[in-house]
Amino acid sequence: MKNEHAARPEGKQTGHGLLFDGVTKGFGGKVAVRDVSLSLNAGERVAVIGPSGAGKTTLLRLAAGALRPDAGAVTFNGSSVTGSTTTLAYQGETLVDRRTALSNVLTGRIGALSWLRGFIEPLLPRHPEPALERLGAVGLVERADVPVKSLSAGERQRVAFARALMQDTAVVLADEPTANLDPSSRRNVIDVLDAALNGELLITVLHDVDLALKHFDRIVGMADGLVRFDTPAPAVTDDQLDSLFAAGASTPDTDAEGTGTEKESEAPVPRYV
Ligand SMILES: Nc1ncnc2c1ncn2[C@@H]1O[C@H](COP(=O)(O)OP(=O)(O)OP(=O)(O)O)[C@@H](O)[C@H]1O
Repeated sequence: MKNEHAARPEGKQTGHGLLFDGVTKGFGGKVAVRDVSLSLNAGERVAVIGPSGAGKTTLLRLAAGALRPDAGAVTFNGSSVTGSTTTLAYQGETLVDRRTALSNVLTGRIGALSWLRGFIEPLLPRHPEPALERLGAVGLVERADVPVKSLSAGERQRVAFARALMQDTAVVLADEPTANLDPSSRRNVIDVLDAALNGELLITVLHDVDLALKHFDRIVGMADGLVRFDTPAPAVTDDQLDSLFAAGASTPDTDAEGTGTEKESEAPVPRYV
């Protein structure tokens, strides 16, 4: 990342990496994601941009295994995505305020365990080293014992990333991780996340288009549930952006394909951290 804009691998659908293959998802008659095919590979830094209601969060939740497609498939290395494949990093506000940064990061590990181990884990002695390592990766090891309510919004977001990284999954997802930050904290948080990653695929929904273009390699532009473009960041044009956000002004179609009554309860509960 960091403006290197490495040439992205061809979008050939090989079954490796994270693959959306003709994915459609609707909610009660409204199609949120429509026939999306994407091939995303390890190490890529992908920003998903687009107007409100474009389907960005739905795409991320499909990648997390939190939603099941009505049509098509989402796979990682050929198998259906599950919570052990992907981690969806919560926003910093979701941390437990009165607990220390270390304690919050330690709880991230619970999601990576079996349900039984996850149930008894809080009762067992904690081994803080992996959590301290993740806090070190986001530059906050010296703040490990500080209650998160005393941290800045940017620091909280970095703790949330450290917590997500505890799960050691190949795919890290983040939905608007910079939403409540000032511009300089936004850049800092994205840089820190980039530096903390170690070959994982990162997919981030971002409203801040400039941040996406400057700090990510690959930009997926969505509007009305469709992928309007999927382009290396330096190749994104003003015309593409204009028509992307103009498209968002129109109302998404209703259930044209007969897809999509809401069936979220069918999906296994993902490991949100
Ligand atoms: N659980 C749900 N139940 C009903 N409709 C939903 C649900 N989730 C999303 N939608 C609808 O699907 C469409 C896409 O929503 P989504 O949240 O994916 O868009 P988005 O691009 O992330 O929007 P925003 O930028 O405003 O967060 C919207 O019309 C939304 O109202």
